[in-house]
Formats: sequence, C-alpha cells, structure tokens
Amino acid sequence: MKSFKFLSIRYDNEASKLEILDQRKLPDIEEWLECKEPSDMVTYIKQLSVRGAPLIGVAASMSLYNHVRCNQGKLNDQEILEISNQLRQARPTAVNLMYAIDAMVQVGQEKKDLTADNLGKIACKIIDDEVEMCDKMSKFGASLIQPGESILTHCNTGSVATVGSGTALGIIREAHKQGKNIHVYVDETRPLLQGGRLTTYELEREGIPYTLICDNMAACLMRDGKIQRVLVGADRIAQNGDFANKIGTYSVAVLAHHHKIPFHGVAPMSTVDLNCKSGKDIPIEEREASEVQGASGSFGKVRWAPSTSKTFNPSFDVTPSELVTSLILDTGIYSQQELLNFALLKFKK
Ligand SMILES: CSC[C@@H](O)[C@@H](O)C(=O)COP(=O)(O)O
Repeated sequence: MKSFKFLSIRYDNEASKLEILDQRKLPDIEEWLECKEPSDMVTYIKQLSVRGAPLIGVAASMSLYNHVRCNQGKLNDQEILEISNQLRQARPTAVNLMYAIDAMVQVGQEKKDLTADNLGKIACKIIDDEVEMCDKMSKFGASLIQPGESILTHCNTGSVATVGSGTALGIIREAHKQGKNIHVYVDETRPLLQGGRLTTYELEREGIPYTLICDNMAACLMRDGKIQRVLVGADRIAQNGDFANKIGTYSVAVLAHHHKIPFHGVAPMSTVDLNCKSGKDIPIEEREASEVQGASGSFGKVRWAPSTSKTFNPSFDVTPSELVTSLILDTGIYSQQELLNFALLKFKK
C-alpha cells in the first residue's frame, strides 16, 4: 500500500494512519479524524463524517485493511469476517459499501485470502478503479453539455463524496475545464445541507460560478427557462434504471420532466446493483428526528421545532427510470432500455 491523500481521505503508510476529513464541519472547519479501529469508521459513516456512495466503500475497505495490517497474525478469518459485516451494515442504501466489502472479503470465492497483503492489494484496486471511473464519467457526461448551460445539481457528488473528481460534479468540473461557460444552481439539500455546505465548498475551491438555492426554488427557475439540465448522483441503481439518491432527487426529476429538461443520474458501475430488479428492492435508510427538527454544521447545532415533533426522515428516495433521460456511467451513457439489455447480458454470463 502506498501513502495517499485525497480531499476526503488520506493514508500514511509508514505510520499506518488512516484519516478522513470530517464533512460535518465543512465548509468552515477542515478537521481530520483518525480511524484507529474499524468501529471508528462505522461511527464516522453513520454520522456522515464520511459520506457519498463511492467514498464510504473506499473508507470502509481501507479501515478493514489497516486493522488487519496493524494486527497481523492476531486475527482469524472469522474475526475479519465479523468486522467486515459491521462495516457492511454501517449504512443500508449505497451499494458501493457492500460492493467494496464484498470485494475485500472475496464474497463468492470458495478459498479466501484474508492476509493484510492481499486486503491491501484489493483496497488499492478499489481506489484506483474509483478514480478512473470518475474520470470516465466526467468525460462522457461533459460531451452532453452545451456551451452556456445552467445546470441544477442536488446533494454533493464531488471530490468529498468520492476519491476522484466526483460523479455529477465531476462532469460539471470537466465541462468548466473545457471552457463551456457553465453556471451551476445548487440545491441546498435539506435536511443535512450537503449542497449548501459541501457542493458550494467544492465549487468555491474550483472557481466554478454557482448560485445556491433552497430546495423549493427549482420549480420557478425551471419555469423561467433558467435551468437547461439536471445532473445528480446515485446511491444504488436497479436493473431497470430506477435509482436511489439523496432525498429530494425524485421531486427534482418530476419538475424536470414537467418542464422537459434533460435529467441524468451519474454513477460508477460500483453503484449498479443487478440484484435489485427495480427501485422497490432498494432499502431506504431512515434517520433520526433531530435532523429534521433543526440543523447542524460548522455553526453548531440549532433546533427550531419542538423536540417531541414527530418527523419523517428518509435519507434517500427513488427516482423511477421513466423520469430519467439517461444514466451516465463510467462505461457510457445509457437509456433505460440499454441498461436493461446490459443487465441481461451480465446475468447471462
Ligand atoms: C458521488 S455521491 C452520490 C450519492 O452518494 C450522493 O448523491 C448522495 O446521495 C449522498 O448522500 P449522503 O447521505 O450524503 O451520503
């Protein structure tokens, strides 16, 4: 394993030190949290210090590798599998987490090789693949963007959600790099404000022009012709092209459909779950009431609703494929029918 440093996660190979950037504190405070034990990573994933579908897969696999490496010869296979299960269960919706852990513990292979050396090689490959997939998605997606477009995005899908340039935000970054003179409308993304806190943070760093809006403002912007395209990420894509993404994505898809604006889901292949036939099979995480009763961030924690308020707080929703113009994956741009054909081919193998 080599040392590495991304915007969201870093590893010091000599010191066996794994750290993640605490995304709860962004944009004002850049604080790194050390992951000494896999149980730390489980906590960081649950509390969204580390978040974004591709990133939680990478973070979980690195914490498993580092733990085995630091305890060489002291852990048997059963213990390693138990730890991997705890990591696997940290969050239920983003399939990248399960995909990465399954790759680490070689699910489906009869004979397992759970040595630190081997786990390190697999973690490295997961990271390299994610970086490459971000680049490929960005290039495919940017080819669709017309000069001067204003693009709406929801949640955060950039470098803090991946170990590369991002998914939907990667396309935006690439289109900006290509001089397409784009403008980005950023949904603040209640309740945890990933758009307002994180996407703005990344766009500021990159010098990409943007306007922050509240989630209930997209409709009038669309009606007034101010948005030409919607790009969002995905946490799990089913065989039929339905996909789960941050709560609120479905509303944006309905609005885009009504206003005849192209709407694209963007994700690496590690987000495609061919075991899910449709969106109905995707498990949706529900989170605690306090997130809806108030807000928290680098400004601290505030509550405006009574602490006894009953709330509904699903972290994700499912956008049905009929509302999706195309899915932009690292292997290309797919219509619903093309994705179905692709799924069938994979199943036949
Ligand atoms: C490249 S990130 C794609 C998705 O993971 C992203 O859109 C999203 O919904 C993140 O949700 P979060 O709850 O912040 O992890």
